[in-house]
Amino acid sequence: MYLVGLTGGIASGKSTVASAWVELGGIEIDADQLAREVVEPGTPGLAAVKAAFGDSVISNGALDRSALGQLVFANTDKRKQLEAIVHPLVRELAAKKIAELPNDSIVIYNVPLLVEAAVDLDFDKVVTVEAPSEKQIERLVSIRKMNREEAERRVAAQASPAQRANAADVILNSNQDLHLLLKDARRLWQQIEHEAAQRGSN
Ligand SMILES: CC(C)(COP(=O)(O)OP(=O)(O)OC[C@H]1O[C@@H](n2cnc3c(N)ncnc32)[C@H](O)[C@@H]1O)[C@@H](O)C(=O)NCCC(=O)NCCS
Ligand SMILES: Nc1ncnc2c1ncn2[C@@H]1O[C@H](COP(=O)(O)OP(=O)(O)OP(=O)(O)O)[C@@H](O)[C@H]1O
Repeated sequence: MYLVGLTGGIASGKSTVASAWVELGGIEIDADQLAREVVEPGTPGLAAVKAAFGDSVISNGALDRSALGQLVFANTDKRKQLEAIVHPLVRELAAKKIAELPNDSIVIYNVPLLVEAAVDLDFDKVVTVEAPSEKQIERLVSIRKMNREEAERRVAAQASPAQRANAADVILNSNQDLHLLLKDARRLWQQIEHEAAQRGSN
């Protein structure tokens, strides 16, 4: 197995890059998706979140993500408290899902908080997708319809581009047209495939 860690700030373009790589044969595991699975109705994860944050973050037996987001992105202690519940569950589920994949796969672990959550999987390559924070905020406001203040808080809750660059082998520039980002991503995929094939033949 060849394991790529794919990170980047919020709305930097990670999922766009991951989708392009899936079209080229990669298998994606999305940490945001896992973070949803571990707090689905009836899970121990949801029970722990309810015990920590109370009924105001539960609606009809499910997590009220918007209410919890308002709480945790306005208060660092609360965010850390949530992460202490969710991150170990995500870590465990990610390891399990990766272990279940065929050995000849090229796996893309799309993990926004690779640096913040000190994700220590045995990556063959770590890639970060980077755009200036102003662009991230613009995309969150215009495409995701987030209010500006909330968008700024999310960006501020994350590691800096320098910290991510420090953890990465490759930086993909998302401060350029989408088609140029995709062109760079496809070129990088060729290199990844080449490295995976070389390793497979050793
Ligand atoms: C607070 C929650 C309920 C808000 O849900 P919401 O549906 O609005 O956002 P969603 O989960 O789709 O996340 C969107 C983006 O927000 C950013 N983000 C999410 N959690 C965090 C965090 N703890 N710190 C910094 N950025 C975060 C990431 O860039 C992510 O891609 C949710 O984000 C959550 O449970 N966060 C804690 C778990 C976590 O750290 N997830 C990130 C990947 S493991
Ligand atoms: N280089 C770019 N130029 C213009 N728009 C872009 C670029 N990269 C991404 N986008 C757009 O920005 C939005 C966010 O991109 P995407 O969902 O890929 O980001 P993400 O990093 O996966 O976000 P999140 O952390 O929230 O999961 C999408 O609508 C996407 O089409």
